[in-house]
Amino acid sequence: MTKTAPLRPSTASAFRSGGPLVALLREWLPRQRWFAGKDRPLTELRMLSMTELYPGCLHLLVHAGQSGVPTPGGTPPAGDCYQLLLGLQEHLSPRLRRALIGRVEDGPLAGLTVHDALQDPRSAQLLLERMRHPGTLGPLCFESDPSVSLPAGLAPRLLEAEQSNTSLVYGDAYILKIFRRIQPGVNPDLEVPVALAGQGCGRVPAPVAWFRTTHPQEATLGVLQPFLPDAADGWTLALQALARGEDFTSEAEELGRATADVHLALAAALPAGPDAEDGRTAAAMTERLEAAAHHVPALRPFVPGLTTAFVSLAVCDQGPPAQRIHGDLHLGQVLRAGRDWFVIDFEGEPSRPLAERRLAHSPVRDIAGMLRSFDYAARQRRPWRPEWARRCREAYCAGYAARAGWDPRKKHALLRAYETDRAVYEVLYEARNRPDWLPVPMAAIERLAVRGG
Ligand SMILES: Nc1ncnc2c1ncn2[C@@H]1O[C@H](COP(=O)(O)OP(=O)(O)O)[C@@H](O)[C@H]1O
Ligand SMILES: O=P(O)(O)O[C@H]1O[C@H](CO)[C@@H](O[C@H]2O[C@H](CO)[C@@H](O)[C@H](O)[C@H]2O)[C@H](O)[C@H]1O
Repeated sequence: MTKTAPLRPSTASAFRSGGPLVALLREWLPRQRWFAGKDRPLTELRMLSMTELYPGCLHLLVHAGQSGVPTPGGTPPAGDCYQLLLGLQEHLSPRLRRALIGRVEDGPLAGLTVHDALQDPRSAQLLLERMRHPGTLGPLCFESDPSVSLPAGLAPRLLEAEQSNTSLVYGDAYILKIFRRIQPGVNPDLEVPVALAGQGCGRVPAPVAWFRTTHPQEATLGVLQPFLPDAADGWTLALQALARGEDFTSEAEELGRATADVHLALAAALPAGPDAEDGRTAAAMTERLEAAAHHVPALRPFVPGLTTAFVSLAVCDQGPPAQRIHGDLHLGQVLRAGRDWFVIDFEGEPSRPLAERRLAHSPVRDIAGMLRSFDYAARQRRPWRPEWARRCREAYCAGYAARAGWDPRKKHALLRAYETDRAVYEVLYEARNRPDWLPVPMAAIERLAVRGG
């Protein structure tokens, strides 16, 4: 059912299924970087909610129906919900050419051009204005930290990074992340930083304002946080160090400390709740491996070797208790500002259901994610630098141990199983999103299957 508020009837009718605007969006949506279902055809586009944010700018939630072939991992979702902000104008300014979605050819809006409003500085400014004034608009609720007063008139710029979502930076003071693929429930990228701020954890920028929808279901739509203007992300810094032949161990050690700080604060801030894998971690890892091998034939010869890592997990010490974790920790998710590391993007692995990402997991999952990331970095240059990655791994684990009180290096079987599981995830991620990168996780798969670590 479509929720319309407040909207002229002519606009609403133009969005009916099969209408000319829907036809434009069907062409445009699958081409966006953040469109998650690129490997399956779009079978349907349906409006779930539509709100006029201000004249000429519509907020939409659309259902993108997709068909998919069932695999041993289950049947893929029948589609996803996406958040769109559309501008409607009679004449699109030439500087917005890149934002153009199309021109409506017939119906009540014939002659109007439609564009991605998030690429329009004027719309971005009005959106911040909206966030400065908490309240509701149709199904949309704008909320903020009452102790923070947001300044008016900050100049917006769109972040050009390759992203799963869309981010706008305002006056180098704040960054607004607008989630594109919307799943029901509180997004952990709001929930976790708010909880960590409550614990006084300074490693994560604390949200100052956010907006959500109540229709068709409760869901987080966007989060505004302080922007760290002079920060560089860990991936860029690691590649720089490699290019200059520099050591990265003191950064890696500090990063290990930062990870442990965040884990300790998370354990204190959020109740662990049920364990995502409910005592069947090895079985769940084996199922993920089988599902990935179904999609990526190159994995198949390694399945027996990799499975031994999961079998050993079933009989080894289970390690630290499950708790809320980051869920997709890698060098691109950490920012260094001055001498400090900050952690961002608590959404977890984008392909997992949001409800599952909010359950408790072993903190070793995050550690393994970062260890894999050192390997990714070391493989960006030829000849590749396994020694560089090995030293970073050692230093990272040493830093983690110094803060957390237990040493990941002493949990060899556990680490091997989680690294294997992460490498399997990466194989699937790269096969779907960046096939040219597939050799990077495949090299790790070979090492883990043949040599066991
Ligand atoms: N608080 C921040 N300060 C500075 N830069 C940030 C901040 N948050 C995010 N960024 C930048 O935005 C990029 C994308 O943010 P991220 O949360 O990872 O988005 P996505 O989920 O879309 O990948 C990061 O790689 C980083 O460069
Ligand atoms: O940052 P996202 O939440 O979008 O994470 C996804 O994309 C990442 C790539 O952008 C991907 O990370 C993989 O590649 C990184 C280098 O680009 C590397 O540092 C990571 O270790 C590696 O996993 C991530 O897996 C995916 O979820």
